[in-house]
Amino acid sequence: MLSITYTQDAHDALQSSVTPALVLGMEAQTKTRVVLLACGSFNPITNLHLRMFELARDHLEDTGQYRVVKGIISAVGDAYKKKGLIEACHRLEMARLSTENSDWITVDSWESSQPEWLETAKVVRHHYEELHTAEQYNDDVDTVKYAKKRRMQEDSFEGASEHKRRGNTHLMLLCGADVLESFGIPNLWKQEDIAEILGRYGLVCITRSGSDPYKFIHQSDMLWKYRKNIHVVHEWVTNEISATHVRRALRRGRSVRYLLPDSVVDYIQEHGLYTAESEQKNADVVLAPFQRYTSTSSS
Ligand SMILES: Nc1ncnc2c1ncn2[C@@H]1O[C@H](COP(=O)(O)OP(=O)(O)OP(=O)(O)O)[C@@H](O)[C@H]1O
Ligand SMILES: NC(=O)c1ccc[n+]([C@@H]2O[C@H](COP(=O)(O)O)[C@@H](O)[C@H]2O)c1
Repeated sequence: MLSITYTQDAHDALQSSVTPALVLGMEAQTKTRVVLLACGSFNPITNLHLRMFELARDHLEDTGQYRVVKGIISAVGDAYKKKGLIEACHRLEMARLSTENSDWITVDSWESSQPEWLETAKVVRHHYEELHTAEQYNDDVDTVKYAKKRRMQEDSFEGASEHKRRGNTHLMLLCGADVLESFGIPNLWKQEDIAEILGRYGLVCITRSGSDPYKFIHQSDMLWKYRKNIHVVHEWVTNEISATHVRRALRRGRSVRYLLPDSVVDYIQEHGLYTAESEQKNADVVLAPFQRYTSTSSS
């Protein structure tokens, strides 16, 4: 009979071969890769918009099931016609400036370059298709800087890139609780769009003060059905910075420094953005149903 003796030498050899890089590589193979997509006006982008990404990544990675590889900011186009919405070129440039130092959050101009307003489900679908086309051709889904860092950790583990080829990356919509609660406003979202976003992709929702996403999910049959695909992230350090507040402060000549990245504050000053006049933009536009919401209700 063959007997195996586990000697101290064998133990030491095994220990020395399990390097941190190997462990990271093995973990990378078992975790679901996630790309987070945030859609909104970003009029202008604030520190809280950026915090949403960091909070969501920490939350998802903390579950041990996910590895967040990329964040995408997608701003609505000018056709959204929301009151006070300034030109997409400025909103995009401010978003780009604010993510300059991030190695994983990016800005995408596809949505804002469309001539018509697009329902969010269509935007998510577009990015999902882009993601899977990239994976099919074995391109990096991650940003260049992030991919390089991660690859250094993973490459020592044979099989990690094979895992990537299998197209395992998920796309999830990232939003604040006000957007989740707006799902309950009659005629604002098509029911099939909500079903597609929640059922096919998934949602990460950051709490905002005054919102109760758990209660909202409980009270809505639709949301309850997809509750396992809704990741609620509780933000304990509540901060009510909103783009509306920032625009109001700017109109009144008040400082907005530390509410927005410095580069965005400088850009606003340089271009003289957000005046009493710009706030009146689209004020006389007859709003479509999707633009009428100011308060929330449950479905
Ligand atoms: N303080 C915040 N906490 C959590 N989520 C936020 C916060 N501010 C914005 N968001 C989320 O960021 C996304 C983009 O927001 P968007 O720019 O469309 O609206 P907003 O920041 O509320 O601006 P506005 O005040 O002009 O309506 C949305 O999902 C929104 O819920
Ligand atoms: N039916 C829809 O798909 C629908 C409705 C309302 C808002 N949205 C989106 O939600 C985001 C936030 O919109 P607001 O800035 O109006 O809060 C935007 O990206 C907008 O396009 C989508």
